[in-house]
Amino acid sequence: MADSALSATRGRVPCTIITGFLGAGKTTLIRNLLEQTGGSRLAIVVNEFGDVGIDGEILRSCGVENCPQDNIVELANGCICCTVADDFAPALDRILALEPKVDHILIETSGLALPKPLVQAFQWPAIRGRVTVDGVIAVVDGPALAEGRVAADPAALETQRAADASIDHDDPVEEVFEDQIACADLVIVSKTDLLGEADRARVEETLRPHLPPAVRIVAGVNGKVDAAVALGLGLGVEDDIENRRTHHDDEADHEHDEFDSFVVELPAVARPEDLARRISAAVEAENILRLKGFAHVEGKPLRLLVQAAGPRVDHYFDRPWSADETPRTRLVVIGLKGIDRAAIERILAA
Ligand SMILES: Nc1nc2c(ncn2[C@@H]2O[C@H](COP(=O)(O)OP(=O)(O)OP(=O)(O)O)[C@@H](O)[C@H]2O)c(=O)[nH]1
Repeated sequence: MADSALSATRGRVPCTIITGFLGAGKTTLIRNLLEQTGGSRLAIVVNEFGDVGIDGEILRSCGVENCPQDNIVELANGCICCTVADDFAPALDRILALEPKVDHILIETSGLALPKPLVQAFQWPAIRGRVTVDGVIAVVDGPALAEGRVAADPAALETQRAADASIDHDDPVEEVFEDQIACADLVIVSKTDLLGEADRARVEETLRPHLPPAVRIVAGVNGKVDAAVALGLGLGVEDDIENRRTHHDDEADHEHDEFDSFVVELPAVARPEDLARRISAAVEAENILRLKGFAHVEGKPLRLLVQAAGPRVDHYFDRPWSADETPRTRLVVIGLKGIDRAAIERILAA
């Protein structure tokens, strides 16, 4: 990675905004970028819809020297697009006051956040002179798109779009997904290891009509994308953001009330596989968009990180429970409003 590309532009610190629907692979990408940018001092703002900060924990456990714990600011419990003034601006102040000074800031939005209001905040006088948006990266979950989980029937959507580029959908998942890619300067299709050749090509064909020709689409398996491709774009996106049409453009205020999130507390589990099986069953039975958390496994001094994005469940022990923590199992569940909490709790506890 050319670290010079990360140096401040005209005295302003470049910020890369990483957007993408729930579970697309944003945190995985950031972990990878951190490992490649050893010569630069980084800071991260990580935002989550649910009220338990998991991504911040994951990133802190990377223990990367050029991005120490103090440089990772977590904004949980809401979407950054709605809390720009209250949460994001003060977080930026804290980061810009850090010593040594940071060279580049990575901002991971929640999977339900709309990037446009966040980029617009970079036009505010108090922010404008100090930072600039280097680029907006949208991470797209390849299998989710191929399976119609983030945009119903990609082929039909494409035909619809070709007929009317400003078409509005009532599906909140599709709207969030489309607003995220509408703001992108670079699209990273994740999880292509889970796709065949034909599906990969189809995903790219589906995305292309949504994007201006200059926007590249690159594949990234497990977040492995060359930092020189993703960072140092130098685009000053805040000056162009009004040109990017999104579904929420005409809303003075938008809500995320189509979505719901809650935390499920469970007793210690006997084996990770048992919990993974119950999570799979819950995802299959109910319309869960994302589930993630930490679990206490009986007799284990290690914390189990467990997460599901769509039908796939991943789990691994990420670190020992620390002396000041009580080992426990807490899972954040995100779904559409009206998701059947009682049914999910029953399946997870079974
Ligand atoms: N097979 C495969 N799994 C991946 C890849 N990238 C990410 N994942 C897995 O997908 C899940 C979600 O990844 P994250 O990086 O946490 O996604 P995210 O976008 O940060 O999730 P939210 O912040 O909850 O929206 C995790 O279980 C990852 O291990 C990939 O390229 N291939």
